[in-house]
Amino acid sequence: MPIRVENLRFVYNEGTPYETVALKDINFEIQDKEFVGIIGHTGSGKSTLIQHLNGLLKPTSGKIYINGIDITDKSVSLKDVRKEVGLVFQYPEYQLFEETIFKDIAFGPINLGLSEEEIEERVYEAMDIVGVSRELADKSPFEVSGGQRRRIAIAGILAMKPKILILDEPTAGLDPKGKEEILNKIKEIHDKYNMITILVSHSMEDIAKFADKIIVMNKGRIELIGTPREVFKQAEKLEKIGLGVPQITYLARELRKKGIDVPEDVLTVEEAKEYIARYLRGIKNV
Ligand SMILES: Nc1ncnc2c1ncn2[C@@H]1O[C@H](COP(=O)(O)OP(=O)(O)OP(=O)(O)O)[C@@H](O)[C@H]1O
Repeated sequence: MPIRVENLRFVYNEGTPYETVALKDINFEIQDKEFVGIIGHTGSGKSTLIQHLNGLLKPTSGKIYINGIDITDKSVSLKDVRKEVGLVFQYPEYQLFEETIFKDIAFGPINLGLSEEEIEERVYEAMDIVGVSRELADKSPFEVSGGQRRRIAIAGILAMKPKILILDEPTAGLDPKGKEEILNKIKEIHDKYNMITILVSHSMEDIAKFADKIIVMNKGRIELIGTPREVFKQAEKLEKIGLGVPQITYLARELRKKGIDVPEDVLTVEEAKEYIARYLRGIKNV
């Protein structure tokens, strides 16, 4: 199993009551090539969870296996773990600090001790992947737009060639167009390189679009886990924790009330259209 989390508990401050413990004995698995969405309210434990997956935080108790290796074991080098697991933080562009875009993207590969030739190759490849023109390499990262800066920060992680890519709210603070572009880019990277991709988001819409699996967090626990269809079928449970389902699921529910047979687990407008067209053909034939 590429990722297996067993009974993961994490307490920020010793002695806090169990109800306020950040992660409460969490278990899940992620398979090769999966695109996983993690969703939950502020404070539900999403960031705490992903920081465990690249060894940034150590569990209070429990185990985390990455490709069969228990990364909570003291003998495992965190440098090796971070080579495998790339973590893009929230607002990663705030961490850009070098004079040029090239140097910023090269920072990780330099730390890996790669040759100059290999570093250059990786930097330009990463720029191509995220869609930042190579001509910008010698410019300052502060001369380009916010959306571009975020792509540059993501390129810095991709240049390390991780097998697992984790992104914490990669669309936060971007306008709708910027959000869509970044999401589509992430999906494109996932499909091209087949890396496990874990996307933390507040938006059901964003996650519904691409995820193979959704993990719904609530108060430090996994409330639901499954395919988008499995999860959105549990609309009531999601509503109870104040999350709701994608708009299309609500629309399907309203259509069903009107006697139009749209299943409760439709995921896209295209699918819904198909069911409505079928219904209309049925009326015509009566
Ligand atoms: N450095 C810290 N010290 C103490 N408690 C913390 C710390 N970071 C997070 N917490 C607490 O741990 C819990 C989980 O927080 P976490 O940041 O993982 O949630 P989240 O779901 O990622 O939230 P957000 O969507 O706002 O990023 C919350 O109760 C939070 O207050």
